[in-house]
Amino acid sequence: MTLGLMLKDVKISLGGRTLLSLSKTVAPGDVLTVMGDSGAGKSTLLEYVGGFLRPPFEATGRLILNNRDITTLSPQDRHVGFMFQSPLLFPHMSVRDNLLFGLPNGGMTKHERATAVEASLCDIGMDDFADRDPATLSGGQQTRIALMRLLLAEPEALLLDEPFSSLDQSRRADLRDLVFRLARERGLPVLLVTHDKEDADAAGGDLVEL
Ligand SMILES: Nc1ncnc2c1ncn2[C@@H]1O[C@H](COP(=O)(O)OP(=O)(O)OP(=O)(O)O)[C@@H](O)[C@H]1O
Repeated sequence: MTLGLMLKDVKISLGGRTLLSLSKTVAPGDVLTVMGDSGAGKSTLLEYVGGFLRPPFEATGRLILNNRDITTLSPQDRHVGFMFQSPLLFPHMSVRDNLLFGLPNGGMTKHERATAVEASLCDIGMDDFADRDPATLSGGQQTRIALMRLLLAEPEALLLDEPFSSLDQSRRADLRDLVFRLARERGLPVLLVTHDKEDADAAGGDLVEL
């Protein structure tokens, strides 16, 4: 039994040419940093793991997440959380409603849902922000909320595509530490695409150069 995320003989091609091939296992709580030149296929790799890869790309290989073969599952059945460069909160909803949106639909009472949202705000030191509009938050605060919304859905792995690149150096380091701490606490394997060597050093895990 292998917990974590296993990319087994993954090969992605474009127009008959191999774009990337790799075999890696990311243990629960560990980060695999993905680096490489522009156009090397970093985002394409995350799209493949998330289940969003479309023609003209072709892929072979297997994706095993916590012993589940997710290779052919739809994105929502993979239980993988995806975070991009811009946080993309719903602008017409309060922070609280944005977070409530992240929770699974069934299985929780209204009270449990509210408690889960409060706890997630506490976890990131933003207890007072529940009623705020996303537009009134800084970039770093929006990214924190987007991260917590992702985690409320209880993903089994995180895919992060340059999530810190819109932040200045000190906010970047704070958010990076937060993400890595939460991933460790929850035992989530992380694939992190970045251009920044400091991100890779802070992640401390395996590094793949495409
Ligand atoms: N729909 C598409 N059709 C054809 N080629 C595509 C398509 N989408 C992306 N590509 C090509 O696939 C390659 C990989 O793109 P990808 O976005 O994964 O690179 P990347 O490593 O994430 O780059 P960057 O660091 O610039 O974001 C690039 O050469 C890109 O031009």
